[in-house]
Amino acid sequence: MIVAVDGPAASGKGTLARRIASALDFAYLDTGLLYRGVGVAVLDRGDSLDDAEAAIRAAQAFDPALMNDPRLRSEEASSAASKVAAIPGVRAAMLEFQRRFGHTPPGGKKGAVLDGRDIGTVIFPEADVKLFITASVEVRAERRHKELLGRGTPSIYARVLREMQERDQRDRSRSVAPMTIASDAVVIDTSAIDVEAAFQKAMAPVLEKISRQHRVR
Ligand SMILES: Nc1ncnc2c1ncn2[C@@H]1O[C@H](COP(=O)(O)OP(=O)(O)OP(=O)(O)O)[C@@H](O)[C@H]1O
Ligand SMILES: Nc1ccn([C@@H]2O[C@H](COP(=O)(O)O)[C@@H](O)[C@H]2O)c(=O)n1
Repeated sequence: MIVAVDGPAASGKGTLARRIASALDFAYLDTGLLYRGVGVAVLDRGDSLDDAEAAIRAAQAFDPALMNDPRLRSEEASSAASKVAAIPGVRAAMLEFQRRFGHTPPGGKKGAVLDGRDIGTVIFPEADVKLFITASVEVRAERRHKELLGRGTPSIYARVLREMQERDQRDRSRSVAPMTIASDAVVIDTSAIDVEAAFQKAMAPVLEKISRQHRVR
């Protein structure tokens, strides 16, 4: 079973995807880390984020071990990720890894939960359940600002808001795999609900799908 969780930055999709995976004992993949990893690799090599060939080379040489690098959590990595993620060759290089993860989840798990921007539209258009998690950009910027301060990283709300708006715009308007809501996705707006309430809303279609699959067997 594949659960696709998409949505903009800091909407809470990672928090929900991780909880869904844990509740069902499924494997979990944060696909944003793939693009963050490529962005950081380009910067580490001293290449420009506008150099498509350099980004594609970094994507083709991508080492999944890099996903554990704490530098990937920085705002510099977020912005670099959204720039390299707009390059078709970078996305093509990441496609197979994500599909393999979903079709043969590591650890022999019976299913996978993947979160990102194009999981339900491009990577797994046939996903069993598709969720699109959203929230107002002001709420999302406030969450990210608090998260950064909580980690001891200096942060200015107005700057986080501006960068998030720029990233949303880039992610929505790129020519390849733009962030859009799949026609069959369940949309959950987390602006005014806490994590627990969002989790209950997210689990409802998942549990319904599981019970329907059991009835058919
Ligand atoms: N419903 C909620 N109410 C309040 N805070 C939330 C809610 N959901 C998530 N958060 C908090 O918001 C922050 C961002 O959440 P999370 O990392 O899950 O978002 P995300 O969509 O995966 O972001 P990114 O795309 O940048 O990885 C975290 O600090 C998380 O604890
Ligand atoms: N499936 C995905 C996942 C991510 N991206 C791009 O990476 C950036 C960082 O993602 P986070 O989920 O860690 O915030 C994001 O802004 C996208 O540009 C993507 O394109 N597709």
